[in-house]
Amino acid sequence: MKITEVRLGMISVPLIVPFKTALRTVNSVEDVVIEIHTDTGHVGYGEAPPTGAITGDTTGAIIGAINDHIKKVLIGREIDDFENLIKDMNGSIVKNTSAKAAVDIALWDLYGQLYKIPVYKMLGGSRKSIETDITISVNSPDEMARDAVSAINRGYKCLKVKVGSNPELDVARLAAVREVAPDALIRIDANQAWSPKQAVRILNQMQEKGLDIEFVEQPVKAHDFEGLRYVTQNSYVPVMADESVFSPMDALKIMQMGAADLINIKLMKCGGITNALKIASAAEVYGVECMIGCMLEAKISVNAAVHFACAKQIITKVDLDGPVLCSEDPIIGGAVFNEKDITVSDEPGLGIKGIEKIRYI
Ligand SMILES: C[C@H](N)C(=O)N[C@@H](CCC(=O)O)C(=O)O
Ligand SMILES: [Mg+2]
Repeated sequence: MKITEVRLGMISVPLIVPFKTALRTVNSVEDVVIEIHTDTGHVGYGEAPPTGAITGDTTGAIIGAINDHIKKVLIGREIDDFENLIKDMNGSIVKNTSAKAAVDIALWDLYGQLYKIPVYKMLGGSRKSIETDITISVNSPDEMARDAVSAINRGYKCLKVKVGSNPELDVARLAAVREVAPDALIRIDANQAWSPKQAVRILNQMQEKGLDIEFVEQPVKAHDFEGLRYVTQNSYVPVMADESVFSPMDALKIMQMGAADLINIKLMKCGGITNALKIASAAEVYGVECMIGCMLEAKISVNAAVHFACAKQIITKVDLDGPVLCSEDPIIGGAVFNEKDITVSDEPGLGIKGIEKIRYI
């Protein structure tokens, strides 16, 4: 199975409601998709969202990285030469983790198709279904309480509550959500908005009020590993590193420093399934549980994250709500998303059959 062509396109999917975090507000998913074609007629699919506020990757940067750097190391290559292919792809340009993730996902898809086995089974997995949380965007306490009620009515048992814009409102936000969702598992995500001391004060106030937070994601700036450790050591609430962990190297450093209790692995931060496996292995060694997360992504790349999560028991928490936040699903095949319940596909590779409404570029 030899690579003959790399085609790029765009998909545009409106969200059900605007997605708001301390870093950005988004109304629709606008992602770059990649199709890697082969001489056997098999196609591998990948996807990358332009999450400039987090990864630094814009639409133009993703397209440019693939067209100007990555494509030339792919054309004419055998999929069976998998390790070299991935190595050369990663060596063709530095950074650009979103573009690399899209390509890595499409290559894993083809590798699974070559051997006629689903990717999660190639990775040794036997878990077939996982349960995701759902994000409650940061808004006024009343609006967040309304969104929490709607999520509970749709069957979600775990809420990921965004905080951090106007931090003085954060305790009231959590109190409003907890009041309407007394039995829900509640995790919060500050998306880097707090200073270390502010984080400890707010988190401890939340615990003292009995708001019962499972963990807090990325309370302080991504680069501030010392600040993250300060929060981890001084707060009652467990701390998860998200934007601080892009690479296996970042994950190792965070774990060696004891800077966080938990790690959020996202394919778009680390460059795909290959590096996600390295982070998971390091976390297994350190006994640090991980969450599988996503950006605002549609089903192609989130489906790849599902395969990875189904294969790794160190992934004990799931935040793969990208597809259920979308008002429609233009992706044919792949995992089935039924609100919180996600079931992996047993088709070879990643099981994607095609994309509706793709705009080729
Ligand atoms: C979508 C997911 N639940 C989530 O919150 N992901 C990110 C932010 C994604 C984005 O801004 O596109 C996170 O910070 O965990
Ligand atoms: Mg986060």
